Amino acid sequence: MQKQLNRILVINPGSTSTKIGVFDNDVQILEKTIRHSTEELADFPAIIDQFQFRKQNILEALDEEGMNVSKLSAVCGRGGLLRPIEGGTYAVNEAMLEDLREGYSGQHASNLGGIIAHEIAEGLNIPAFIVDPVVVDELSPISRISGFSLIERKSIFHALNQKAVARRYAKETGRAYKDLRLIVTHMGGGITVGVHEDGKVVDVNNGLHGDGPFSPERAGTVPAGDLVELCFSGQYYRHEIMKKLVGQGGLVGYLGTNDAVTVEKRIQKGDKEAALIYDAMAYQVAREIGSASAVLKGQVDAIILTGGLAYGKDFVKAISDRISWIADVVVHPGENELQALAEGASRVLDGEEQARIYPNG
Ligand SMILES: Nc1ncnc2c1ncn2[C@@H]1O[C@H](COP(=O)(O)OP(=O)(O)OP(=O)(O)O)[C@@H](O)[C@H]1O
Ligand SMILES: CCCC(=O)O
Repeated sequence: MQKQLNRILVINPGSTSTKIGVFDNDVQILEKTIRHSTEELADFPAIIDQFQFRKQNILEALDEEGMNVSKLSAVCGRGGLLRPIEGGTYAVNEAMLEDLREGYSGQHASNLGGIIAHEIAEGLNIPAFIVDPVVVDELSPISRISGFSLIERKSIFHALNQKAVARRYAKETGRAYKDLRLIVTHMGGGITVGVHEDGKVVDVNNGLHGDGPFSPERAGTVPAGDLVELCFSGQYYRHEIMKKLVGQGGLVGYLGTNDAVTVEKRIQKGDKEAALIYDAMAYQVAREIGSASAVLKGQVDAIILTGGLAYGKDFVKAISDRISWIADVVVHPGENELQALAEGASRVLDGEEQARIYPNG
């Protein structure tokens, strides 16, 4: 029997960009990346305030490409900082929208994915979904221990892309994902290094909230005592400190841009400060990978480098030089997120899977 044709719009709001795709079942017919500069995003006090701006950008991009939205069967967004849940495809419901708008587990660009998907789908009377949101939680009990009894480590990471590239690597090497021991390093506006063991991400740095390497927009781990002093110095409001850690941390804080391509150009022109900071970012990523390899007792099938920063050849080399002794380094620049979103929605539309229901408060 012939499979019914489902046209799916997928939306992936990242910290520095909004990526969209249109798929006929799992075949991509359109892909577009809308980049957002630091200056553009600085106009919005909170990420949720970017809703109209990003939605308008998406509708304009579809219009420019001559895409007739009335032909869509579903809209699927990247899911955000919800309550900790299992991986899978979830139907967008009121409880989810409330948590996304409120930022139940914090503010993140992907909170906009479900909200924008719902908004576009509602107007067309079609379903809206999210897939593998950033709160997918498969941490081992030992990795939850932070060392400070009042605070537990949390699983907030690029679950969608990490799972997608890990499965792709498994397919390419003819092995089952659940049999592999991988370190998957997503390097985008944020950077997360996941330890994949038995098909689960048993340890990962919380890339959003002060854990792990710094990134184009995040400060990563900072000295806790000094941070406490700064918080109580009377110099800053809470939201100002948060913004310095997330959004205006990392490259933005040091060099005023979230764009690694701009940083590379500055380095080529002899900017020594840019060279030091860029190398420090690679150094911190390598150090995190080293610590992830200890979780796997050194038995690592592969280290996968992915995300936008993996396009940077010098950056990848600076990391690889420090960690290639651990295991093979496989580079998948960019991400598989659009495809993963489309496949997640397709599985539900084709009846292979039931959409999961996001729990009510
Ligand atoms: N060709 C390239 N060379 C080097 N860096 C690049 C290249 N292309 C993109 N980047 C950098 O990758 C970063 C953005 O990566 P990506 O698009 O994966 O992030 P995002 O989707 O906005 O955020 P996140 O992945 O954290 O959700 C930016 O710093 C961008 O400058
Ligand atoms: C996806 C969570 C990590 C980040 O955005 O930095």
